[in-house]
Amino acid sequence: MTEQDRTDAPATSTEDGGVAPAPADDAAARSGLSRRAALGTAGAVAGAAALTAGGFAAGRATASPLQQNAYDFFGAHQSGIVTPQQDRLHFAAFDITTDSRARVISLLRRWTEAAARLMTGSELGSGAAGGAYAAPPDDTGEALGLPASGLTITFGFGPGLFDERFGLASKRPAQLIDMPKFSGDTLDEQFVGGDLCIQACADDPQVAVHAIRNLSRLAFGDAAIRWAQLGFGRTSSTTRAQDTPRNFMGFKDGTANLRAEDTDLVDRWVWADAADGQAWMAGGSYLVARRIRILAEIWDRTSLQQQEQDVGRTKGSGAPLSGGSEFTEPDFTVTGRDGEPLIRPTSHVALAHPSANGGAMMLRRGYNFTDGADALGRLDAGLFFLAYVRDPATQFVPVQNALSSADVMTIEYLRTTGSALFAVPPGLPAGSVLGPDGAYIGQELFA
Ligand SMILES: C=CC1=C(C)c2cc3[nH]c(cc4nc(cc5[nH]c(cc1n2)c(C)c5CCC(=O)O)C(CCC(=O)O)=C4C)c(C)c3C=C
Ligand SMILES: [Fe+2]
Repeated sequence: MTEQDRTDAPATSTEDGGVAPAPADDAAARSGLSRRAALGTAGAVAGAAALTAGGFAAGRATASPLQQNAYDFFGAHQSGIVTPQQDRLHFAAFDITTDSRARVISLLRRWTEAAARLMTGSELGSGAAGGAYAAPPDDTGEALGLPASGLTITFGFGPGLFDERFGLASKRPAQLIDMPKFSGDTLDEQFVGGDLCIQACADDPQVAVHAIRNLSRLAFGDAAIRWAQLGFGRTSSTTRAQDTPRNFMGFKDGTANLRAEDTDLVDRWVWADAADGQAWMAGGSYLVARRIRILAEIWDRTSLQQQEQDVGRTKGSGAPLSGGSEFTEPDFTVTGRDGEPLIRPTSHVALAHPSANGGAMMLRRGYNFTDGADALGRLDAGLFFLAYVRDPATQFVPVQNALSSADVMTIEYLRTTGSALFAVPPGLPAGSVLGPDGAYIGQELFA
C-alpha cells in the first residue's frame, strides 16, 4: 500500500489528521443524509484513521466489519491508480445529458461525496431500508452488510467535457488527444468514447457493481451510461507484494509493469505536472481504455511453441525466452542455434518493451472479461486494457502502432472492439469538506 492509499485520513479530517464530526454532520444535513448513515460513516472513518501502511484492517480487532479493506478516498492522486490492483472491475463511460455547467459541477459534487462514503463501506443517504417508506431508498442495497472490499472509485473526463457546452475548451489538455484509429481496429461504436468515466475496482464484484449502479443513479438527468465493462480478474500487478496474475491467453501478465514502489518512474511516466500545460491536471494522469477481444478458439489451437514465440516469454514461469526467471530482463540479442533471436522481433514483448519505444513506460491495470458468446458460438472474451500514462501520444500511441503493424499476437489473435481516453484529475487533499457546496474531484478545472 502506498502513501496516498493509506486509510489514514478520515472522510472529513482536520488538517492535523483528527476527525471533524461537525462538518460531516453539516454536510449530511445539507445533502439529506440520515443521522444514522452519517454516524455510520463517521464511525467508520474514525476507525480507519487507526490503520497504517501495514495494510488493510482485515482481521484486526479495531476494524469494524464495514471498514475492512477500506482505502482512503483522499490524497494527492485519486485512488485506483497505484492502489494494489483489486481483482474485480466495473467500468462505465457516461454521456453528459445536460448543457448546464452548474449541473455538471453539482453532479461531480454528488459523485465525490458518494464515492468517499462508498469506499468506507457505508450506505448512501438513508440507506437501503432506513428512509421514507413512501420514497425509493437512497441506496439500492445489494452491498448492505458487505465490507468495503478494497473498493476504489476513480473519475475521468473525456474529450466531450471540453466541447462548446461548458466553456472548458481552453482547459482541454493537449494530452487528451482524439484517439487515432489503429490498423486492424474493429471498433464497435457501442464501446467507444464517453464524456466522463468511472472505474470501480474491488475485491468483491458485488461491491464494484453496487458502486457504479448507485453513482449512475445519482447522475439521473445529468449523465447516462454510454457503455460499461465488467472485469473478472486482474491482468496486472501494481505493487511488488502481489503475485503476477494470468490473462485469458493463459500467460502471466503484468510481470514488467510499473509498480507503486517505483516512485521515480511513476513520477516520470504516470503523474501529470503543471509544466505539462494544464495546472488543473497536476497530480492527475491519463487513462487509456481498450476493449480487446481475444480469438480464443484460434489461440487454443496454436502450439505451445508458437504461443511462447508470439509472446516472447514462457507460458509456465513467464521468464523471457532469452533465459532466466520471471523477473529477469529480456535480452533481445541472445540468439539460438539457428542464429535467430530467441525473442522474436515480432513478439509482443519485443515490440512493447521500452527499449523499442524510446524508453516509454506505462502503468497497466487491465482485466479479463467475458461477455457471453457471439452468433457463431465463439466466446466474446478478452482483455479490457487499462493503462495510466502521463502523455498518451508518446507513451501509448507509438506502442499500439508497433503492435498493430508487426505484433503476431495482436494481428492474428486480438481484435480491438472498444477505445476511449480520459483525463483523470488529481485527488482531493485530506481535510476537504464535501457536500453541496464542498470540494469535488476536478474542482480546479472549473475554478
Ligand atoms: C499498447 C499497449 C499494449 C496493449 C494494447 C497490450 C495488449 C495485450 N497484452 C497482452 C499480454 C501481455 N503483455 C505483456 C507485456 C506488455 N504489454 C505491453 C503493452 C500492451 N499490451 C507492455 C508495455 C508490456 C511490457 C513489455 C516489457 O517491458 O517487457 C506480456 C508479458 C508479461 C508482462 O510484462 O506483463 C503479456 C503476456 C494481451 C493478452 C493483450 C491484449 C489482449
Ligand atoms: Fe501486452
